[in-house]
Amino acid sequence: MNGTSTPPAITIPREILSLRDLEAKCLETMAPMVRDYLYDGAEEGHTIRENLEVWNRWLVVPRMMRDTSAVDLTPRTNQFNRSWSLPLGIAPSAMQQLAHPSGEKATAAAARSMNIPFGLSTFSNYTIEEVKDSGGDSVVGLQMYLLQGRRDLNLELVKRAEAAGYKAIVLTVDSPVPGNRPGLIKSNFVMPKHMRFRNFSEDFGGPLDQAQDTQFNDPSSVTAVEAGSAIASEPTRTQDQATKSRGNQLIVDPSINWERDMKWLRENTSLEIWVKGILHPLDAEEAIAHGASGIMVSNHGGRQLDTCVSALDALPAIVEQVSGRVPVHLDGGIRRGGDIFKALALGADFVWIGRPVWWGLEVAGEEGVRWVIQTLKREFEVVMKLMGCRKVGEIEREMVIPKTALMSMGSSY
Ligand SMILES: Cc1cc2nc3c(=O)[nH]c(=O)nc-3n(C[C@H](O)[C@H](O)[C@H](O)COP(=O)(O)O)c2cc1C
Ligand SMILES: CC(C)CC(=O)C(=O)O
Repeated sequence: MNGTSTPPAITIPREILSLRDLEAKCLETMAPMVRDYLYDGAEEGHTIRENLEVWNRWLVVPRMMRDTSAVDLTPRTNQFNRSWSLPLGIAPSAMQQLAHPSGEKATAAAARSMNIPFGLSTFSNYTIEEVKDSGGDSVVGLQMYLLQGRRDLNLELVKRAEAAGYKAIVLTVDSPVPGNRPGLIKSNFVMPKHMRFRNFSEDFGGPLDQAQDTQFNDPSSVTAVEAGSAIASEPTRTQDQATKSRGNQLIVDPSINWERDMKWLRENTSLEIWVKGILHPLDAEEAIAHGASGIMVSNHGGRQLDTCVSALDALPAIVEQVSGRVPVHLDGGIRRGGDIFKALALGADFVWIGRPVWWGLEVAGEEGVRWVIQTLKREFEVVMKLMGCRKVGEIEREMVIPKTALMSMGSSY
């Protein structure tokens, strides 16, 4: 489908106006264990909160009387060799069947109908090929965790992504080990039995079992958990499953490093290689030096390292360092059209969302995800008009100002 066709009408209740309203609706039905997985942040959740609060520390300074009767929301430059309807994409998140039976297929179809890009997690519940069929040209990236001792499996995934027509491998570099995630442990998280990591032929246990098994030292105390609507009647984590997952488990390689692993990827694929999880300008430099086609500034939705810097605060120094050599994208805490505007003003070429997609999936599957995208699009369009910008290229750095600077400068911007 091309970007100009009209997506199907949406039937989300009229009283749901913002992503926050949708989130509240989602939480009425979401199973407690799924909620704990979705919301889980590292340790005390400071970074999760920071990811949401940082947007309000930047204020916008609008320009007037610029005839914004029509605005063009397409990104300043093509990304993944394509023009998109918005500078917004759907970030990879694992196990989307937890939120809706059609999982990643529904998300990819929604992305396609809105002409925005989608990244598929290594640990998806539908295959590389199934999701590509559903999302077409919108399915651009396969997110990759390099697996300990199993480069054979990684290579197979890379080759399948190439054959299916993906444009990029998105290497996640912020997760040499799973973060300390208390929510997972408290809820004894386990993927329900009817779901599988379908990119792998065997019934492997996933890396979150690893997190639980190492953080939860006494496996004999693993008990069943209460499961709500989406996974009601599913057997929950049992001693059997815990043991099985330990015996046959995919573990993210903790020895991942620039030299060996970027070289390995470059030698094994003709696809673009994007690096996801950069927060330091010198790591952006490393990524470029090792052949990255693009950089994703991200703290993994606050799920890995607590008290680490937000992507928005890390962005300006990275943009300066990269200085236009490769595109710089960002994710983390984007919930309003104005957030997209601020990220672009601070130098991002493109932004991605994670959790809001799950709110859409839980409430109305593909339609719910489309609603999320349409809502952000509508909000972004209004913000653009109010800011006096007719196209994305007119967003300027001076249009955002940190609250703290304003306090010391008075009104002398
Ligand atoms: C439930 C969930 C699962 C995720 N799974 C992955 C994953 O498999 N690979 C990955 O690189 N990032 C994963 N992420 C991180 C997202 O790609 C993204 O960085 C983050 O969600 C952005 O923040 P936001 O949720 O505030 O929008 C996951 C995030 C969530 C919430
Ligand atoms: C299967 C997990 C390791 C996916 C992930 O990255 C996450 O839950 O944040």
